[in-house]
Amino acid sequence: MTKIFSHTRPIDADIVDAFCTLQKGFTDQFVYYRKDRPVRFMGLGRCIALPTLDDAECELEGPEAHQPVFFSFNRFDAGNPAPADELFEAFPRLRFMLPEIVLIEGECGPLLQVNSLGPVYPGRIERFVRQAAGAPPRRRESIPYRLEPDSREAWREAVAAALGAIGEGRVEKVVLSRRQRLVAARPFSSKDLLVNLIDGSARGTVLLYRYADVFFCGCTPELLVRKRGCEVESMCLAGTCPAGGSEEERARLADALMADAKNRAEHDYVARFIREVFHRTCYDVDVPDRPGILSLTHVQHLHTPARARMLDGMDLWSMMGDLHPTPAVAGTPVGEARMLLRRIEAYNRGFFAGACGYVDGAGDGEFSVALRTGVFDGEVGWVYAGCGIVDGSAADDEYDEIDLKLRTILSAFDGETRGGA
Ligand SMILES: C=C(O[C@@H]1C=C(C(=O)O)C=C[C@H]1O)C(=O)O
Repeated sequence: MTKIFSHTRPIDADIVDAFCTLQKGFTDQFVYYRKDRPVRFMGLGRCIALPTLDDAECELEGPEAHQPVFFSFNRFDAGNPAPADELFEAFPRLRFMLPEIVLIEGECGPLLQVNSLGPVYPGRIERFVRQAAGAPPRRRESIPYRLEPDSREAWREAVAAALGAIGEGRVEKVVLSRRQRLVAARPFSSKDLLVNLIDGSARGTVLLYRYADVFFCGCTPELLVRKRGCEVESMCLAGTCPAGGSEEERARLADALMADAKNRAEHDYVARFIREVFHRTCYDVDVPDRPGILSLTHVQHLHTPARARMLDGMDLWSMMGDLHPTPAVAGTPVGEARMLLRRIEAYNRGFFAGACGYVDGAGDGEFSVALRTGVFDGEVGWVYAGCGIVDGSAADDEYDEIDLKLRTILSAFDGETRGGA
């Protein structure tokens, strides 16, 4: 049994400003920050890492009885024997990580949580509260960069291999990705990217996992699973078109996406998969037959929300394992598609398209699919994006679609304040 002491109290501070000030002394950093609603957790330091939460006993202290917040960042394909690049290799393989400090913004306003393996020293709490309250407003910084182009020819070959496997009937859909090397013109920090994503125009959930000198970061639109009590939520997100330059163009492109048989087929693989997982593990399943549109800053997607109630005996971790990877990021059938990806993709994806999120001491929490992300060391890095290949996909169109998706993580380097952002 591991005993955890968790002290939580309200603070009078903006949690992002507080994070920017407090983060200076900590090389371990974790962020799960939904931009659309206050489900926001920003962790610093490492109190303990656990392989399971079953043996943790939590003693809640302080005026706010808040469960300790564990972060969990998981690789796309943890069993892939191919070595990841050296940036991803630098991250340890841990399951649940409890930070020393967590800044929380939920429905009850900003909170500070201090976690410890012994009773929390009151002076430590007071110091963090003081530092948080005195945090100056954050500043956005532009980070000029260049991308080293990846080979269009290699992409065409990868798509041809995927179409070959589809033609042989081995898979119906496979989600291939590209990665590009990014070189910044000056050193940048995880905080710079974080602030630019949180305050920039990208929509979704901002993720950050920093370990010593390397950090994985991005802003994903794709919820994998959210659990509160027995209520669970997921989403089917697949099928893409550009955002368009004007409202009229946006609406016209969205209508065309809804009417496009290839994109609808790509989407239906995901909806069918999620429906099946929910019907096996849950009851009161609600996954509508027809998708809607999720309109983002750079692209639009076909989107179907999914809700259900979880059967007794299921938990968030096992639900995450059943759902991930979905056909939105691997393909259909999932196992065959994963095997194909190991063969076709020239790199191991690391955390890209992995399940990343948080779980609290009561077992509630949320995971997102880590899309629109990159891994960096403060001078260089890799950015990633992918797209579904089905019968009839054209390599050059898919290449361009990935360029559009890459714009989200690249917006982390753009510190200019845009109108309405
Ligand atoms: C794989 C990515 O996105 C996924 C693939 C999509 C598609 O093929 O249309 C759409 C949304 C995501 O589920 C990515 O952004 O890298």
